[in-house]
Amino acid sequence: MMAYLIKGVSILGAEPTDLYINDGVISAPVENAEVIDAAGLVALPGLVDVHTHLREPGREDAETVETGSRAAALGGYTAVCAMANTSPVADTAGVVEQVWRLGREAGLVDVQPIGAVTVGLAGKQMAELGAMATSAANVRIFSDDGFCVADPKLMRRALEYVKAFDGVIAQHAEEPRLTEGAQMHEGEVSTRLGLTGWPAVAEEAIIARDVLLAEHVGSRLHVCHVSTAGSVEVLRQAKARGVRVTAEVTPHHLLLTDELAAGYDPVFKVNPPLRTRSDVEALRQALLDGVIDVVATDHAPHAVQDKECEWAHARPGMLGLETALPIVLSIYGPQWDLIADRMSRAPARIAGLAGHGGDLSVGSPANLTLVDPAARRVVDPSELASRSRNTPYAGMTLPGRIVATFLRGEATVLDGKAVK
Ligand SMILES: NC(=O)N[C@@H](CC(=O)O)C(=O)O
Ligand SMILES: [Zn+2]
Repeated sequence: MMAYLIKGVSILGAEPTDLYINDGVISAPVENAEVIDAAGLVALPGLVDVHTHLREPGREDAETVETGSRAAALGGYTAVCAMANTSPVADTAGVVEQVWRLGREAGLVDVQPIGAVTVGLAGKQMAELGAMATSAANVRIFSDDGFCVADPKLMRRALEYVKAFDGVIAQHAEEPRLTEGAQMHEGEVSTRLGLTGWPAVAEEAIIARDVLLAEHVGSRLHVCHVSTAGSVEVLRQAKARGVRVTAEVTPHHLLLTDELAAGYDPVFKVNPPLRTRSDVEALRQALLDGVIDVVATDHAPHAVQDKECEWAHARPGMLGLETALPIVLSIYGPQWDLIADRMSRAPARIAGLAGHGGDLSVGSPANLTLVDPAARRVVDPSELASRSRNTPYAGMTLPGRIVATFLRGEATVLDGKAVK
Protein backbone atom coordinates (compact mmCIF):
# COMPACT_ATOMS: atom_id res chain seq x y z
CA MET A 1 0.00 0.00 0.00
CA MET A 2 1.32 3.45 -0.98
CA ALA A 3 2.14 6.06 1.69
CA TYR A 4 1.28 9.68 0.97
CA LEU A 5 2.51 13.04 2.20
CA ILE A 6 -0.16 15.65 1.59
CA LYS A 7 1.99 18.75 1.72
CA GLY A 8 0.70 22.10 2.92
CA VAL A 9 -2.95 21.12 3.19
CA SER A 10 -5.49 23.10 5.18
CA ILE A 11 -7.54 20.78 7.39
CA LEU A 12 -11.05 22.27 7.49
CA GLY A 13 -9.68 25.73 6.69
CA ALA A 14 -6.97 25.77 9.39
CA GLU A 15 -3.34 26.85 8.84
CA PRO A 16 -1.57 24.66 6.23
CA THR A 17 0.11 21.53 7.57
CA ASP A 18 1.53 18.24 6.34
CA LEU A 19 -0.70 15.18 6.52
CA TYR A 20 0.69 11.66 6.21
CA ILE A 21 -1.26 8.63 5.13
CA ASN A 22 0.16 5.18 5.75
CA ASP A 23 -1.32 1.72 6.24
CA GLY A 24 -4.86 2.97 5.80
CA VAL A 25 -4.73 5.60 8.52
CA ILE A 26 -3.63 9.19 9.07
CA SER A 27 -0.13 8.59 10.38
CA ALA A 28 2.94 10.13 11.97
CA PRO A 29 5.61 11.18 9.40
CA VAL A 30 6.95 8.26 7.32
CA GLU A 31 9.83 7.94 4.83
CA ASN A 32 9.38 7.46 1.08
CA ALA A 33 5.85 8.80 0.93
CA GLU A 34 4.42 9.90 -2.40
CA VAL A 35 4.18 13.71 -2.19
CA ILE A 36 0.97 15.49 -3.15
CA ASP A 37 1.41 19.26 -3.35
CA ALA A 38 -1.70 20.46 -1.56
CA ALA A 39 -1.03 24.20 -1.42
CA GLY A 40 -4.42 25.92 -1.52
CA LEU A 41 -6.30 22.66 -0.96
CA VAL A 42 -8.68 21.92 1.91
CA ALA A 43 -8.93 18.46 3.48
CA LEU A 44 -12.35 17.25 4.60
CA PRO A 45 -13.38 13.91 6.06
CA GLY A 46 -14.68 11.80 3.16
CA LEU A 47 -18.26 12.74 2.38
CA VAL A 48 -21.05 10.32 3.28
CA ASP A 49 -24.35 10.16 1.39
CA VAL A 50 -27.34 8.64 3.17
CA HIS A 51 -29.51 8.70 0.02
CA THR A 52 -28.12 7.36 -3.28
CA HIS A 53 -29.88 5.42 -6.03
CA LEU A 54 -27.43 3.03 -7.72
CA ARG A 55 -30.00 1.17 -9.91
CA GLU A 56 -28.28 -2.21 -9.70
CA PRO A 57 -29.75 -4.80 -9.83
CA GLY A 58 -32.25 -4.13 -12.59
CA ARG A 59 -31.48 -0.85 -14.33
CA GLU A 60 -27.82 -1.15 -15.14
CA ASP A 61 -28.48 0.97 -18.24
CA ALA A 62 -29.03 3.95 -15.90
CA GLU A 63 -26.31 3.26 -13.29
CA THR A 64 -24.38 0.37 -11.78
CA VAL A 65 -22.85 0.02 -8.36
CA GLU A 66 -19.50 0.59 -10.06
CA THR A 67 -20.40 3.70 -12.12
CA GLY A 68 -22.29 5.21 -9.20
CA SER A 69 -19.35 4.47 -6.89
CA ARG A 70 -17.00 6.22 -9.32
CA ALA A 71 -19.31 9.24 -9.48
CA ALA A 72 -19.36 9.28 -5.68
CA ALA A 73 -15.56 9.14 -5.31
CA LEU A 74 -15.21 11.96 -7.86
CA GLY A 75 -17.67 13.95 -5.79
CA GLY A 76 -15.50 13.53 -2.67
CA TYR A 77 -17.54 10.68 -1.12
CA THR A 78 -16.07 7.71 0.71
CA ALA A 79 -19.41 6.08 1.62
CA VAL A 80 -22.89 5.99 0.12
CA CYS A 81 -26.10 4.35 1.30
CA ALA A 82 -27.80 2.62 -1.61
CA MET A 83 -31.59 2.93 -1.72
CA ALA A 84 -33.70 -0.20 -1.94
CA ASN A 85 -35.86 0.64 -4.99
CA THR A 86 -33.95 -1.63 -7.34
CA SER A 87 -35.37 -4.51 -9.39
CA PRO A 88 -35.62 -6.87 -7.63
CA VAL A 89 -36.24 -4.66 -4.62
CA ALA A 90 -33.63 -4.87 -1.84
CA ASP A 91 -36.10 -6.46 0.57
CA THR A 92 -34.20 -9.67 1.42
CA ALA A 93 -30.81 -10.58 2.86
CA GLY A 94 -29.87 -11.97 -0.57
CA VAL A 95 -30.34 -8.70 -2.46
CA VAL A 96 -28.73 -6.44 0.14
CA GLU A 97 -25.75 -8.81 0.28
CA GLN A 98 -25.48 -8.70 -3.51
CA VAL A 99 -25.35 -4.87 -3.51
CA TRP A 100 -22.88 -4.88 -0.63
CA ARG A 101 -20.63 -7.36 -2.48
CA LEU A 102 -20.78 -5.34 -5.72
CA GLY A 103 -19.70 -2.30 -3.71
CA ARG A 104 -16.74 -4.18 -2.27
CA GLU A 105 -15.72 -5.38 -5.74
CA ALA A 106 -15.86 -1.86 -7.19
CA GLY A 107 -13.75 -0.70 -4.24
CA LEU A 108 -14.27 3.03 -4.81
CA VAL A 109 -16.52 3.91 -1.85
CA ASP A 110 -18.13 1.92 0.94
CA VAL A 111 -21.56 0.97 -0.37
CA GLN A 112 -23.94 0.47 2.54
CA PRO A 113 -27.23 -1.05 1.37
CA ILE A 114 -30.53 0.28 2.68
CA GLY A 115 -33.23 -2.38 3.09
CA ALA A 116 -36.86 -1.99 2.08
CA VAL A 117 -39.41 -1.58 4.87
CA THR A 118 -42.11 -3.51 3.02
CA VAL A 119 -42.05 -6.42 0.60
CA GLY A 120 -41.63 -5.09 -2.93
CA LEU A 121 -42.07 -1.52 -1.61
CA ALA A 122 -45.78 -2.32 -1.86
CA GLY A 123 -46.62 -0.94 1.59
CA LYS A 124 -48.59 -4.03 2.61
CA GLN A 125 -46.35 -6.45 4.46
CA MET A 126 -43.21 -5.82 6.46
CA ALA A 127 -40.01 -7.13 4.84
CA GLU A 128 -37.52 -9.32 6.72
CA LEU A 129 -35.81 -6.45 8.48
CA GLY A 130 -34.07 -8.69 11.01
CA ALA A 131 -32.59 -10.95 8.32
CA MET A 132 -31.21 -7.91 6.49
CA ALA A 133 -29.82 -6.47 9.73
CA THR A 134 -27.97 -9.68 10.60
CA SER A 135 -26.78 -10.33 7.02
CA ALA A 136 -23.25 -9.57 5.84
CA ALA A 137 -24.60 -6.21 4.63
CA ASN A 138 -25.33 -5.24 8.25
CA VAL A 139 -28.33 -3.08 7.27
CA ARG A 140 -29.30 -0.32 9.72
CA ILE A 141 -31.35 2.05 7.56
CA PHE A 142 -34.65 0.83 6.13
CA SER A 143 -36.66 2.78 3.58
CA ASP A 144 -39.36 2.35 0.95
CA ASP A 145 -38.02 5.51 -0.69
CA GLY A 146 -39.74 6.30 -3.96
CA PHE A 147 -42.87 5.44 -1.97
CA CYS A 148 -44.14 6.51 1.41
CA VAL A 149 -44.89 3.97 4.13
CA ALA A 150 -48.40 5.41 4.22
CA ASP A 151 -50.08 2.85 6.51
CA PRO A 152 -49.64 4.23 10.04
CA LYS A 153 -49.90 0.82 11.69
CA LEU A 154 -47.20 -0.63 9.47
CA MET A 155 -45.04 2.43 10.09
CA ARG A 156 -45.46 2.02 13.82
CA ARG A 157 -44.53 -1.66 13.71
CA ALA A 158 -41.47 -0.98 11.56
CA LEU A 159 -40.30 1.73 13.96
CA GLU A 160 -40.75 -0.64 16.90
CA TYR A 161 -39.03 -3.52 15.14
CA VAL A 162 -35.78 -1.70 14.29
CA LYS A 163 -35.31 -0.54 17.88
CA ALA A 164 -33.86 -3.95 18.73
CA PHE A 165 -30.76 -3.30 16.60
CA ASP A 166 -30.68 0.52 16.76
CA GLY A 167 -32.00 0.75 13.23
CA VAL A 168 -33.73 3.72 11.68
CA ILE A 169 -36.68 4.09 9.33
CA ALA A 170 -36.00 6.63 6.56
CA GLN A 171 -39.35 7.92 5.40
CA HIS A 172 -40.18 9.32 1.96
CA ALA A 173 -42.86 11.63 3.32
CA GLU A 174 -45.65 11.85 0.76
CA GLU A 175 -49.31 11.26 1.63
CA PRO A 176 -50.24 9.42 -1.57
CA ARG A 177 -53.89 10.48 -1.62
CA LEU A 178 -52.81 14.12 -1.70
CA THR A 179 -50.40 13.69 -4.59
CA GLU A 180 -52.44 11.63 -7.04
CA GLY A 181 -51.47 12.71 -10.56
CA ALA A 182 -49.10 15.36 -9.21
CA GLN A 183 -46.55 16.76 -11.64
CA MET A 184 -44.92 19.61 -9.73
CA HIS A 185 -45.22 21.78 -6.60
CA GLU A 186 -48.79 23.00 -6.01
CA GLY A 187 -48.71 26.78 -6.14
CA GLU A 188 -48.83 29.81 -8.41
CA VAL A 189 -46.58 28.27 -11.04
CA SER A 190 -48.55 25.01 -11.28
CA THR A 191 -51.76 27.01 -11.67
CA ARG A 192 -50.22 29.09 -14.43
CA LEU A 193 -48.85 26.01 -16.25
CA GLY A 194 -52.00 23.95 -15.74
CA LEU A 195 -50.10 21.06 -14.13
CA THR A 196 -51.52 19.02 -11.24
CA GLY A 197 -49.89 20.13 -7.99
CA TRP A 198 -48.06 18.24 -5.20
CA PRO A 199 -49.04 20.26 -2.14
CA ALA A 200 -46.58 20.97 0.67
CA VAL A 201 -49.08 19.55 3.16
CA ALA A 202 -48.70 16.06 1.64
CA GLU A 203 -45.15 16.05 3.00
CA GLU A 204 -45.83 17.95 6.21
CA ALA A 205 -48.77 15.76 7.28
CA ILE A 206 -46.68 12.57 7.06
CA ILE A 207 -43.74 14.11 8.92
CA ALA A 208 -46.09 15.34 11.65
CA ARG A 209 -47.63 11.89 11.97
CA ASP A 210 -44.30 10.10 11.95
CA VAL A 211 -42.57 12.26 14.57
CA LEU A 212 -45.55 11.53 16.82
CA LEU A 213 -45.24 7.81 16.10
CA ALA A 214 -41.48 7.87 16.69
CA GLU A 215 -42.04 9.72 19.95
CA HIS A 216 -44.75 7.28 21.02
CA VAL A 217 -42.59 4.19 20.51
CA GLY A 218 -39.22 5.83 21.31
CA SER A 219 -37.65 4.89 17.98
CA ARG A 220 -35.41 6.59 15.46
CA LEU A 221 -36.96 8.26 12.42
CA HIS A 222 -35.07 9.82 9.54
CA VAL A 223 -36.90 12.06 7.08
CA CYS A 224 -35.73 11.91 3.48
CA HIS A 225 -35.43 14.96 1.20
CA VAL A 226 -37.28 17.59 3.25
CA SER A 227 -38.56 20.21 0.83
CA THR A 228 -40.90 22.69 2.54
CA ALA A 229 -40.75 25.47 5.12
CA GLY A 230 -43.67 23.85 6.94
CA SER A 231 -41.76 20.57 7.29
CA VAL A 232 -38.90 22.50 8.87
CA GLU A 233 -41.29 23.88 11.51
CA VAL A 234 -42.68 20.42 12.31
CA LEU A 235 -39.13 19.08 12.69
CA ARG A 236 -38.05 22.05 14.80
CA GLN A 237 -40.88 21.42 17.26
CA ALA A 238 -40.26 17.67 17.38
CA LYS A 239 -36.55 18.13 18.05
CA ALA A 240 -37.29 20.67 20.77
CA ARG A 241 -39.40 17.97 22.47
CA GLY A 242 -36.54 15.48 22.20
CA VAL A 243 -38.01 13.21 19.53
CA ARG A 244 -35.31 11.01 17.98
CA VAL A 245 -35.67 12.39 14.47
CA THR A 246 -33.06 13.34 11.89
CA ALA A 247 -33.63 14.90 8.49
CA GLU A 248 -31.91 15.49 5.18
CA VAL A 249 -32.13 18.13 2.46
CA THR A 250 -30.84 17.75 -1.10
CA PRO A 251 -28.56 20.21 -2.90
CA HIS A 252 -31.30 20.80 -5.49
CA HIS A 253 -33.89 21.75 -2.87
CA LEU A 254 -31.35 24.19 -1.42
CA LEU A 255 -30.86 25.86 -4.79
CA LEU A 256 -33.61 25.41 -7.37
CA THR A 257 -37.26 26.50 -7.44
CA ASP A 258 -40.53 25.50 -9.12
CA GLU A 259 -40.14 28.37 -11.64
CA LEU A 260 -37.85 26.00 -13.54
CA ALA A 261 -40.82 23.84 -14.50
CA ALA A 262 -42.01 26.64 -16.78
CA GLY A 263 -39.70 25.45 -19.57
CA TYR A 264 -41.21 21.93 -19.32
CA ASP A 265 -37.71 20.43 -19.31
CA PRO A 266 -38.10 17.13 -17.41
CA VAL A 267 -34.54 17.41 -16.07
CA PHE A 268 -36.20 19.60 -13.40
CA LYS A 269 -38.84 17.01 -12.54
CA VAL A 270 -38.08 15.46 -9.17
CA ASN A 271 -39.81 14.01 -6.15
CA PRO A 272 -40.50 15.82 -3.91
CA PRO A 273 -40.81 18.65 -6.41
CA LEU A 274 -38.79 21.85 -6.49
CA ARG A 275 -40.58 24.33 -4.24
CA THR A 276 -40.66 28.11 -3.86
CA ARG A 277 -38.01 30.71 -2.99
CA SER A 278 -39.31 30.97 0.60
CA ASP A 279 -39.06 27.19 1.03
CA VAL A 280 -35.47 27.35 -0.24
CA GLU A 281 -34.67 30.09 2.28
CA ALA A 282 -36.20 28.09 5.15
CA LEU A 283 -34.27 24.96 4.18
CA ARG A 284 -30.97 26.88 4.00
CA GLN A 285 -31.55 28.28 7.47
CA ALA A 286 -32.62 24.88 8.86
CA LEU A 287 -29.36 23.31 7.71
CA LEU A 288 -27.44 26.09 9.47
CA ASP A 289 -29.53 25.70 12.65
CA GLY A 290 -29.15 21.91 12.65
CA VAL A 291 -32.92 21.36 12.41
CA ILE A 292 -31.94 19.58 9.21
CA ASP A 293 -28.99 17.35 10.02
CA VAL A 294 -27.51 16.43 6.67
CA VAL A 295 -27.21 17.16 2.98
CA ALA A 296 -28.08 13.99 1.05
CA THR A 297 -27.84 13.85 -2.72
CA ASP A 298 -30.87 11.70 -3.67
CA HIS A 299 -28.68 10.91 -6.70
CA ALA A 300 -31.35 9.53 -9.06
CA PRO A 301 -29.89 8.52 -12.41
CA HIS A 302 -32.36 7.87 -15.23
CA ALA A 303 -31.83 6.56 -18.75
CA VAL A 304 -32.31 9.01 -21.64
CA GLN A 305 -35.63 7.53 -22.74
CA ASP A 306 -37.05 7.90 -19.22
CA LYS A 307 -36.03 11.54 -18.95
CA GLU A 308 -35.98 13.09 -22.42
CA CYS A 309 -39.67 12.79 -23.11
CA GLU A 310 -42.84 14.70 -22.28
CA TRP A 311 -42.88 16.19 -18.75
CA ALA A 312 -45.85 14.07 -17.70
CA HIS A 313 -44.19 10.82 -18.72
CA ALA A 314 -40.68 11.55 -17.44
CA ARG A 315 -39.40 9.81 -14.31
CA PRO A 316 -38.71 12.09 -11.38
CA GLY A 317 -35.11 12.41 -10.19
CA MET A 318 -31.80 14.10 -10.88
CA LEU A 319 -28.09 13.31 -10.56
CA GLY A 320 -26.35 14.59 -7.47
CA LEU A 321 -23.11 12.90 -6.44
CA GLU A 322 -20.66 14.78 -8.63
CA THR A 323 -22.08 18.24 -7.95
CA ALA A 324 -23.22 18.13 -4.30
CA LEU A 325 -20.15 19.69 -2.70
CA PRO A 326 -19.81 22.45 -5.36
CA ILE A 327 -23.49 23.35 -4.92
CA VAL A 328 -23.18 23.47 -1.12
CA LEU A 329 -20.01 25.57 -1.45
CA SER A 330 -21.78 27.96 -3.82
CA ILE A 331 -24.51 28.50 -1.21
CA TYR A 332 -22.59 28.52 2.08
CA GLY A 333 -19.07 29.48 1.04
CA PRO A 334 -16.03 28.13 2.89
CA GLN A 335 -17.84 27.19 6.14
CA TRP A 336 -15.75 24.02 6.30
CA ASP A 337 -16.82 22.86 9.73
CA LEU A 338 -20.48 23.17 8.75
CA ILE A 339 -19.83 21.32 5.50
CA ALA A 340 -17.85 18.56 7.24
CA ASP A 341 -20.62 18.13 9.79
CA ARG A 342 -23.60 18.10 7.43
CA MET A 343 -21.95 16.11 4.65
CA SER A 344 -19.73 13.71 6.58
CA ARG A 345 -19.97 13.48 10.37
CA ALA A 346 -23.74 13.63 10.80
CA PRO A 347 -24.53 11.27 7.91
CA ALA A 348 -21.89 8.79 9.14
CA ARG A 349 -23.51 8.89 12.57
CA ILE A 350 -27.03 8.40 11.21
CA ALA A 351 -25.93 5.49 9.03
CA GLY A 352 -23.76 3.97 11.80
CA LEU A 353 -20.68 3.96 9.57
CA ALA A 354 -17.71 3.75 11.92
CA GLY A 355 -14.51 4.91 10.29
CA HIS A 356 -16.27 7.62 8.29
CA GLY A 357 -16.95 11.16 9.40
CA GLY A 358 -13.77 11.27 11.48
CA ASP A 359 -11.61 14.19 12.54
CA LEU A 360 -8.47 13.36 10.48
CA SER A 361 -6.40 12.96 13.64
CA VAL A 362 -3.34 10.68 13.68
CA GLY A 363 -4.45 7.07 13.91
CA SER A 364 -7.89 7.58 12.43
CA PRO A 365 -8.94 5.84 9.19
CA ALA A 366 -7.72 7.74 6.12
CA ASN A 367 -11.14 8.45 4.61
CA LEU A 368 -10.81 11.96 3.27
CA THR A 369 -11.12 14.25 0.28
CA LEU A 370 -9.05 17.20 -0.95
CA VAL A 371 -10.88 20.16 -2.43
CA ASP A 372 -9.59 23.17 -4.36
CA PRO A 373 -12.07 25.86 -3.33
CA ALA A 374 -10.57 28.43 -5.72
CA ALA A 375 -11.11 26.32 -8.85
CA ARG A 376 -14.33 26.81 -10.79
CA ARG A 377 -15.71 24.48 -13.38
CA VAL A 378 -18.55 24.40 -15.85
CA VAL A 379 -20.80 21.37 -15.42
CA ASP A 380 -20.63 19.34 -18.62
CA PRO A 381 -22.99 16.33 -18.55
CA SER A 382 -20.81 14.44 -21.03
CA GLU A 383 -17.91 14.54 -18.55
CA LEU A 384 -19.81 12.93 -15.66
CA ALA A 385 -18.82 9.46 -14.51
CA SER A 386 -22.43 8.53 -13.87
CA ARG A 387 -23.93 6.36 -16.60
CA SER A 388 -26.83 8.83 -16.82
CA ARG A 389 -26.87 12.45 -17.93
CA ASN A 390 -29.81 13.99 -16.04
CA THR A 391 -28.04 16.81 -14.21
CA PRO A 392 -30.03 20.02 -13.72
CA TYR A 393 -26.78 22.01 -13.51
CA ALA A 394 -25.55 21.62 -17.10
CA GLY A 395 -23.69 24.75 -18.18
CA MET A 396 -23.53 26.22 -14.68
CA THR A 397 -20.17 27.40 -13.34
CA LEU A 398 -19.62 26.02 -9.84
CA PRO A 399 -16.86 26.55 -7.29
CA GLY A 400 -14.79 23.75 -5.80
CA ARG A 401 -12.91 21.03 -7.60
CA ILE A 402 -12.47 17.67 -5.91
CA VAL A 403 -8.78 16.97 -6.43
CA ALA A 404 -8.29 13.70 -4.54
CA THR A 405 -10.25 11.20 -2.48
CA PHE A 406 -8.85 8.45 -0.25
CA LEU A 407 -10.69 5.38 0.99
CA ARG A 408 -8.87 3.74 3.92
CA GLY A 409 -5.62 5.19 2.64
CA GLU A 410 -6.05 4.11 -0.99
CA ALA A 411 -6.46 6.88 -3.54
CA THR A 412 -9.74 6.53 -5.43
CA VAL A 413 -9.35 9.94 -7.10
CA LEU A 414 -6.07 11.72 -7.94
CA ASP A 415 -5.66 14.93 -9.93
CA GLY A 416 -9.43 15.09 -10.26
CA LYS A 417 -9.56 11.72 -12.06
CA ALA A 418 -10.79 8.36 -10.86
CA VAL A 419 -7.91 6.01 -10.23
CA LYS A 420 -9.83 2.95 -11.53
N1 LIG B 1 -36.24 11.52 -6.04
C1 LIG B 1 -36.78 11.11 -7.14
O1 LIG B 1 -37.38 11.94 -7.84
N2 LIG B 1 -36.71 9.85 -7.56
C2 LIG B 1 -36.11 8.75 -6.87
C3 LIG B 1 -36.99 8.21 -5.80
C4 LIG B 1 -37.11 9.07 -4.60
O2 LIG B 1 -36.10 9.48 -3.97
O3 LIG B 1 -38.22 9.36 -4.19
C5 LIG B 1 -35.76 7.67 -7.87
O4 LIG B 1 -35.54 6.53 -7.50
O5 LIG B 1 -35.65 7.99 -9.07
ZN1 LIG C 1 -37.78 9.75 -2.13
